[in-house]
Amino acid sequence: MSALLEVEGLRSGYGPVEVLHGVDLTVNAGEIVVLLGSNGAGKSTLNNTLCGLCRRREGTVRFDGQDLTGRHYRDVVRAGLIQVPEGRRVFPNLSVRENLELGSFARARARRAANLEKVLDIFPRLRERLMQLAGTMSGGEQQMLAIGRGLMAEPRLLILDEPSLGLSPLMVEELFGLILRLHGDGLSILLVEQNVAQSLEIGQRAYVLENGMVRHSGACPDLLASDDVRRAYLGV
Ligand SMILES: Nc1ncnc2c1ncn2[C@@H]1O[C@H](COP(=O)(O)OP(=O)(O)OP(=O)(O)O)[C@@H](O)[C@H]1O
Repeated sequence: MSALLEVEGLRSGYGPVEVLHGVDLTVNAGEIVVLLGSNGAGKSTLNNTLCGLCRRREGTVRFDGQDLTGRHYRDVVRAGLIQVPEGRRVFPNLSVRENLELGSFARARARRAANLEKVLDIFPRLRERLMQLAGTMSGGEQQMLAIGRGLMAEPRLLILDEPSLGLSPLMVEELFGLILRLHGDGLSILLVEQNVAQSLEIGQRAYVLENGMVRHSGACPDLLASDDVRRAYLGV
């Protein structure tokens, strides 16, 4: 398998506080890699550092053959490393269509109309509500919109930061089905989740972040069977 994303010795933080203390992580082309960790472990900080939204202090980020270390977020998006952020962050006062169209602002703009059709085929509920203001959509619909907006940029790797947060069990089922479908269509995914068992069931490999360091990593079935992981994250 070829490495799509290769992170080595990544350190970053906020002001004087270092949050990530040298993180190594790889996502191979075609994989779902799961990133687990309790609240405050540094998962969002890792995503934001990869995406150029948080300043890196040390370490390297290689993506799809390019050195993205310390690059501006616009360059990161243009390279095809696309994040669907925690909390969806849709633009509440813009319509569903406008939110989707903004997804191709920095990448794949020439194919905007065709990609919009593809996204609306994946999410028929968004097609029904194209003119609705995003802020008036339900939590689950907003999550679909945020993922659709990410897909508009033709991601080479899609980072999903806690997509199931706040969704009903039924919506979570739908979401995980969707992630599997996108993966089946060839998309590589870095999935940050608190829904540990379900994520480890659909992923190939996983990393467990604790206090800004990788505490465990390996094949998902191995982590699912690990006593440490089961005790810490599954309460068994
Ligand atoms: N903008 C910020 N300024 C200062 N500290 C921050 C900032 N954002 C996050 N932190 C701190 O960095 C640490 C890691 O936070 P981060 O959001 O990366 O964790 P997380 O694993 O994503 O947690 P959660 O699952 O709760 O979202 C926390 O101690 C948090 O308080």
